[in-house]
Amino acid sequence: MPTNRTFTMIKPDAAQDGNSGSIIKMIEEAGFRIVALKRTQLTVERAGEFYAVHSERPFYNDLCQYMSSGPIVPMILEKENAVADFRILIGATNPANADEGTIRKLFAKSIEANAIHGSDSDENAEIEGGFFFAHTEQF
Ligand SMILES: Nc1ncnc2c1ncn2[C@@H]1O[C@@H]2COP(=O)(O)O[C@H]2[C@H]1O
Repeated sequence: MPTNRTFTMIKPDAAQDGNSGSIIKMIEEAGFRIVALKRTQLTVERAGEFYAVHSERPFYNDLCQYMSSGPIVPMILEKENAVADFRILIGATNPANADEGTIRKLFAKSIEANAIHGSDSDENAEIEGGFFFAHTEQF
């Protein structure tokens, strides 16, 4: 498997509850190298840009309000088979369906406040990472 990158962000529910450290520890113990990391907060407009692909979905406005309601911790991660392996580590979007031991099973509160995001393709990982970080190809 080639080494590649994925993008993630710890969402406001988990970042506000003091779970960032535990989640980052799980990510590192699963073999991901942290290429870039920061703590920041989105405006509702910036959240709308990030989730533009969902703009026609009924949950879009609530999602943008929620994602701008508190701090987030975006990260770029590197590992063999990063996108697919990371989605296994975080578990299903709806924590009710997430496997035992996954980040969402442990920390998510609901399908909206689901603790963490993980890119769904190499292409989106590149786009989403670029939304928060510049010049990471140097890292
Ligand atoms: N049916 C839904 N109701 C509310 N939020 C949703 C629903 N489906 C997806 N989402 C949210 O939309 C987000 C899109 O990015 P994520 O996959 O990180 O996490 C998803 C959920 O937080």
